[in-house]
Amino acid sequence: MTKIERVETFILDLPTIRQHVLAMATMRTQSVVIVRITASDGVVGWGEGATIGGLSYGEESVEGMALAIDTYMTPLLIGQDAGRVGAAMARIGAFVQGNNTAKCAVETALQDAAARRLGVSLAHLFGGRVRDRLPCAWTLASGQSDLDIAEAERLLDARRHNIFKLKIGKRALADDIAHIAAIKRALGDRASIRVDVNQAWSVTDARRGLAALADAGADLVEQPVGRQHLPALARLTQDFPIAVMADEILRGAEDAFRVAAAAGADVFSVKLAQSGGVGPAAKVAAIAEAAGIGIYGGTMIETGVGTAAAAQLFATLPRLDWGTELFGPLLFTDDFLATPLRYEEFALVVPDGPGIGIDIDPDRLDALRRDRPRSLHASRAIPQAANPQAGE
Ligand SMILES: O=C(O)C[C@H]1C=CC(=O)O1
Ligand SMILES: [Mn+2]
Repeated sequence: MTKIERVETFILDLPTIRQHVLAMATMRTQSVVIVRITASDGVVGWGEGATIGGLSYGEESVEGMALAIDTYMTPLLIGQDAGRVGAAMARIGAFVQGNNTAKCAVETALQDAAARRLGVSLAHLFGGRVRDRLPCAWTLASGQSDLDIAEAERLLDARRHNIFKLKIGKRALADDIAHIAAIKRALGDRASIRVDVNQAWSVTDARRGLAALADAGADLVEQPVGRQHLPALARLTQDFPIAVMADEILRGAEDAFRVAAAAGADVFSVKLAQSGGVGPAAKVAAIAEAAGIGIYGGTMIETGVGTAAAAQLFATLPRLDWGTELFGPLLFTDDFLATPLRYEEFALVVPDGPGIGIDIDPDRLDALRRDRPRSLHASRAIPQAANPQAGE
């Protein structure tokens, strides 16, 4: 039997190319946990756990994920059969509640190693690709309409993105609507405009907001109200012509079933991090498909590791009506893949090769590690948790 021998976690801090303004946080750095699992045959698998804005997006932080993995999951994994990913994750599930993003990082690394051992892609293990390219949205979130329009024009000209997601919910409703209308007016039919409220609106705001968004020409609104308000989400889905997408409310298959049974959304944002890994995300997608709910390949703004893993799964989904937003690596000033992921013709090219399809440059990974001596970081690493201005 090939055994799991070693599980390592690395917290990385990656500066972003510009500030990324969301309802609940302003990102200038993205922090992630990278997991490396080594098996007794020497095969190595990689996984990633990412969240946004420290603890402001969800209940897991990168520091907490590293602790959960090192202290609670690793002892359950060492010595287990490296080829039995489902059994290893069931063992973790029996002793660790929640912590889906930490579980995602571990599960992805196990899946990657299992596929590499067989010399096949992860997509192959999930039934094989139905497409080689994934339509890829970009998020406009500079905080200013004129800068967002200029950025969108550049990306359209470069044929890199023609789907734009706008982050709103931080400003007054009327200001947000004016911002969206200005961007839609400038871009017209050349782009699909979608918005993400990240749970910021009250139900009353949402009723006014959805009507105005539909008038402004937006195609979709993501998680307009809090994740605890399923009945409200369902009413919004039924009452307004704009598509409503579920995001934060979905933490795995049980939530997906609950939302589908309540007709609570038109579209699911399928995320590996929120679901708990590649296998659990595939179940969320299967529930959407069975319920006639549209599918969108979501991100937690991951590096090339999490992005490649998601690309492998999304490439296998027969219906991917709303495309993906796997732009994560493009928002960072640095990456640590030996060969960067390719974006062309408004799409991410699904990487070839075994496992998740990428190779790591160990020196560049080391240079981004939070636990490197400060002098090696120069001035760039500002951990979210130590940056009190992050939420302003
Ligand atoms: O969907 C989210 O809420 C998280 C994320 C995905 C893209 C982006 O800009 O933020
Ligand atoms: Mn979202």
